[in-house]
Amino acid sequence: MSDWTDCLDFGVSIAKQASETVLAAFLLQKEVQLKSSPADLVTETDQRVERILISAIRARFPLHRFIGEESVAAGEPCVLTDEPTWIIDPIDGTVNFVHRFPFVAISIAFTVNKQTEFGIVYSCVEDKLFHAQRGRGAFLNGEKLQASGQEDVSKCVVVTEIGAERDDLALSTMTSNILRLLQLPVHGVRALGTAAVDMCHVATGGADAYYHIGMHCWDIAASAIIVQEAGGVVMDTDGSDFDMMSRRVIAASSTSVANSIAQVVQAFPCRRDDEDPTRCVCGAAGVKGV
Ligand SMILES: O=P(O)(O)O[C@H]1[C@H](O)[C@@H](O)[C@@H](O)[C@@H](O)[C@@H]1O
Ligand SMILES: [Mg+2]
Ligand SMILES: [Mg+2]
Repeated sequence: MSDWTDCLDFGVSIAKQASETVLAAFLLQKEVQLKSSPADLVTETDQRVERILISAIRARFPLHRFIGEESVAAGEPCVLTDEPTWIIDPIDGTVNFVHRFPFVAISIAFTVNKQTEFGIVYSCVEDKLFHAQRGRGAFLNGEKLQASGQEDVSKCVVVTEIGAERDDLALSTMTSNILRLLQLPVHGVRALGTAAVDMCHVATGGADAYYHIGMHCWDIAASAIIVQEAGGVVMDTDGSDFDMMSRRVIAASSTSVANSIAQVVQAFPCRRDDEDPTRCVCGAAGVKGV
C-alpha cells in the first residue's frame, strides 16, 4: 500500500518554490478583485500561485485530481472523489497579503479515498513549514508538534476568524459567538487572518482551540490533519464528526474543550462546498447561495 511520501516531499518542495512568487509580490502594490463579498479578495498572485502549483503537480502526477480555491472560483466543480486529490489554497490570508500584514500561507492537503493522507501549511513570511502525514505525527520546520492537552475551556486561548461574510446574520452570529466565549470565560480570543495558520497554532500548543463557520475546505483541509497528528481533536461546530465540506470546524486540545466550544458556538447557514451552487438556497433570507 502506498504511503504517499513521494507526494508529500514533492508538495513541500513546490510550496517552498511557490512561496518565492508570494514573497516577491508581498511588498508591491496589488490589483484587487472581489469574490463573494467586499472582504473576500483575490489578486493575480493568488491565481498565478495556484497555476504554478497545479501545473507542477499535474506534470508529475497526471492522473491526480485537484480542488483549488481559485479554480473553483473560476467555475471548476468542488467535488471530492476517491481519486488522489490535491486540495489547494494558494494564498490563505489574501486580505493580509493585500495589506502586507505578515501572515500569509500556502495550504496543500492530499486525499485518497476521501481520507487525508498529508497536509502542508507554509507560512511564507514567517518561513514556518507545518506538515503532517497520517499516522506519522505533525511537525514545524522538522520539530515534532504536540497540542496543549488543555481540558478546561476557561484556561484556553481560542483562535477564530471573522471571515468574509458581511451580511447582518453572519456578523451578529460571529460576534455573539465571541461574546459568549468571553463570558465563559476563556483566557483570550485571537485571529491572525488566515484559517490555516490559526489552526496550526492549536497543533503547536500555543493556542488551545480554533473554531470557524464559513471558511472553505481548502482553508482547513491541511491544518486539520496537522492538528490531529499533534494529538488534537477536530469536529464540526455541532459536535458531529468533522466534514471538510461543511464549512464548519472546531479544532481543540481535547474533546472536553471542543465540546465546551460546541455548546456556545452557533452557526449561520452556509452552502456546503460540494453543493451545486445553481440548486441551493441558503442564508437567513433564503438568498441564493453566495
Ligand atoms: O485568504 P483566503 O484564502 O480567501 O481565506 C480566508 C477566507 O477568505 C476568510 O473568509 C477567512 O475565513 C480567513 O480565515 C481565510 O483564511
Ligand atoms: Mg483561504
Ligand atoms: Mg486563498
